[in-house]
Amino acid sequence: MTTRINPSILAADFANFERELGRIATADLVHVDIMDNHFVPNLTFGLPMVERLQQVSPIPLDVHLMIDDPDRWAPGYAEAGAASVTFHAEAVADPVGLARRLREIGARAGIALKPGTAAEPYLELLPEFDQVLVMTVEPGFGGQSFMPETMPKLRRVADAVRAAGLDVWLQVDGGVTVDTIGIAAEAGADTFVAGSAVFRGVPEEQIAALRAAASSHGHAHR
Ligand SMILES: O=C(CO)[C@@H](O)[C@H](O)COP(=O)(O)O
Repeated sequence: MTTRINPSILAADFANFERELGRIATADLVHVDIMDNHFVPNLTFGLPMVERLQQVSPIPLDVHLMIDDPDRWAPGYAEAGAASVTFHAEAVADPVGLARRLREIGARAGIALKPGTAAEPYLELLPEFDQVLVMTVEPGFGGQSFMPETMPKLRRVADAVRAAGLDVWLQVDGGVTVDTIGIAAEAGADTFVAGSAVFRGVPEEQIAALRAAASSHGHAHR
């Protein structure tokens, strides 16, 4: 199983993003949280910032849209060169239509599920996506505690991906630390977003520790 560690720059120093990106160059992708203060009660930044991050980042961008109306905004992030653009299932009427637009532009298409959102309506749509993000906290803020009650859902998505023989990355986001990453890896996750756990310490060391902890617990079947 391939393990991907995607640090979330929500936990980075907002006054020094270029320097912060340099500190996480050993990670796989940088997770970029876009919050609009409507879909979630917090506000970060938008497309102009992501266009600049794309220009200076040593690793690809993994954009997570926590916004209303992703139909309007998501294609712009793909056009800016983000490797992946993930929108929330709860915010769209036609997830397949938006995923196809993102793929046409050249981005990997991702769908995110809040902790209370069931996976079942989306399992038959899995071939339309490159990644599924199972939120392990309520979206909106860093530094929250991992919700182990989301693991049965992650397992059901992992089982469906395996049964269909798909190459869909399974991402978890929220409260991921060296103590919790193994729980998610065992349930089938292969892509781990971590904000506080990476930036509170020495990022390169934290990334290596997370990678080792995930790999030692990885799902045997994937
Ligand atoms: O999307 C979000 C929060 O909504 C995350 O990406 C957080 O940034 C994760 O932060 P930690 O829980 O790892 O501190």
